[in-house]
Amino acid sequence: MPPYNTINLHPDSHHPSSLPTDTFDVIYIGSGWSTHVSATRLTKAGMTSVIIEAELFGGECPFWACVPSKALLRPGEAFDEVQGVGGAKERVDSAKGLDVDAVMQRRDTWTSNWDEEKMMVPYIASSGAHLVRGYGKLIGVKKVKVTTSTGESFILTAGQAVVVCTGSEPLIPKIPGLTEAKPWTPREAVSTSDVPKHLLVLGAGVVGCEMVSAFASFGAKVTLVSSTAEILPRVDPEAGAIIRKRFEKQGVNVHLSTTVTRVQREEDGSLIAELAGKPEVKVSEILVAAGRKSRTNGIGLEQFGLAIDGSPINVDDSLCVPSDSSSWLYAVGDVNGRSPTTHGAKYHGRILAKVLLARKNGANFEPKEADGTAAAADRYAIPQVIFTHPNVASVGLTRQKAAAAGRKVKEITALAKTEGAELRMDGYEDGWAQWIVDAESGKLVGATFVGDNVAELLHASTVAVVGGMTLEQLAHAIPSFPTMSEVYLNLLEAAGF
Ligand SMILES: Cc1cc2nc3c(=O)[nH]c(=O)nc-3n(C[C@H](O)[C@H](O)[C@H](O)COP(=O)(O)OP(=O)(O)OC[C@H]3O[C@@H](n4cnc5c(N)ncnc54)[C@H](O)[C@@H]3O)c2cc1C
Ligand SMILES: NC(=O)c1ccc[n+]([C@@H]2O[C@H](COP(=O)([O-])OP(=O)(O)OC[C@H]3O[C@@H](n4cnc5c(N)ncnc54)[C@H](O)[C@@H]3O)[C@@H](O)[C@H]2O)c1
Repeated sequence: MPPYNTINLHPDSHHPSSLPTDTFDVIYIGSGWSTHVSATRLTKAGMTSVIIEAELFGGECPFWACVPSKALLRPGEAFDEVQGVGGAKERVDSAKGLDVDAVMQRRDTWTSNWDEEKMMVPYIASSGAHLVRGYGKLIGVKKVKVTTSTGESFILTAGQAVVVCTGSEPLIPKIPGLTEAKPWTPREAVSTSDVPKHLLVLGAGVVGCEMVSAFASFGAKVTLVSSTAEILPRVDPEAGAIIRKRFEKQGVNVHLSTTVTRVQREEDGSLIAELAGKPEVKVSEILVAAGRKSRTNGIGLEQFGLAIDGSPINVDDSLCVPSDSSSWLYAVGDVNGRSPTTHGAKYHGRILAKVLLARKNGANFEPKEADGTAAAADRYAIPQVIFTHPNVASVGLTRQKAAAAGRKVKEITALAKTEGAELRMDGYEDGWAQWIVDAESGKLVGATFVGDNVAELLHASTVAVVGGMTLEQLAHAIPSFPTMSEVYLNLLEAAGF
């Protein structure tokens, strides 16, 4: 597959002149998941909408983020699993490692070779919304200008609402020589078909750590540079430490509490990276995974007093921009910063559809969590699975977030290890499980799991956090034998049940 810079990001289909009208009930700027989810519901209810997309329909997730990255990660996981299953492992030549070309080909199938017409255009169109290609910019209340890649402009008008769903883009730290060296961003990393001999990953958040796992499984030498004292700083430090130790066991060089201070690309294409307080390293490629900023620049937000510096657009629980007294401007997905994940965007899409329908139908509408017209879970129960080898899965509060919020909590920890896990895979390496319980109410408010295959364990805890369940109630939730879910028995036993 061609690398990122050869993929046409601006196909010339869906020209604005092909639209049947210039007025729609709702205008979406950006075509990610939240757009599809809400537009589908609005169409069912008889409303009209148009989706403006500057690049490929579908947004970051199917082409540049979740889907290709998970396609790159799964083969390494499956390969490790099969080494622990007698009867199957004898048929696999473990010395040869992964067939990296086949991994890339499978990834290319999942991204439809970055051909939006194969999967994403029909899918987004199935929402019933009209699709138009161009750059969307607010030019007044309920007015959006669409500019095509050839510079033609068209004005669209919204009857009810404009929804900003422009997503986020990578942050490139101001490090001398870094921009000039043209490092990889996540887009290059997930679309490459070449494995650098030595990859330096700058930033040990979710993107950085997932890419460490992927490229280590392809046989690359990997150096990870983290400005924080432990990797994966948004989850419990114990979880970060387990993943770091596993990385180090795989031969990854992890540099904590440091950063790259200067970068230079050499004539042979290699890069020299100077590290603060450490010897410089020569690598074949650098991936910058240092976080993301909201895409707020160039879309006309400043005329409504909103910041355009990459900080999230502040919205209320109905996902509406609060300064907007007539409730016509909304922001969903990464751009509002509430839960920068695809599942967070899908959640916003559901809430948004209910809000727009309620506002269309009733003058005295008050957003309520109970009827799905106010987002709430993205404040206290947003789950996240980090698909490193092994996985980290977490929901709700960590000890650190609880302390920052001044909440008294109890921590319960146990091994993430069960007979079911070992039956699936001989030599299953012990993982770690943690529950965070509110000290006053006894309700579960957070959970973290680290270990191979723990991703699917998470949803039970998410349901328990959203449902406000106590350990007394959870003691009656019996996990089946022999499954990974018996980790929940380990936690209950550690809690004295
Ligand atoms: C490498 C990587 C892996 C990830 N893996 C996961 C994962 O496994 N699970 C998970 O839940 N999340 C994952 N994420 C996060 C996830 O991709 C994002 O949270 C999600 O894509 C956000 O969706 P969105 O709709 O807000 O924005 P996006 O998907 O970014 O879509 C925004 C769209 O708006 C368009 N646009 C922007 N400005 C304009 C404009 N002015 N006019 C017209 N169109 C415009 C853009 O071209 C883009 O198509 C990952 C992210 C990365 C980088
Ligand atoms: N599986 C998933 O759900 C998944 C996967 C990938 C990405 N995402 C989402 O994408 C978003 C972006 O992820 P990300 O990993 O880029 O951001 P992040 O904010 O999670 O991590 C970036 C890390 O880089 C570090 N950093 C910043 N500047 C640095 C520097 N100069 N030197 C060294 N380290 C530096 C930061 O301290 C931080 O730990 C996140 O919101 C994440 O939730 C989700």
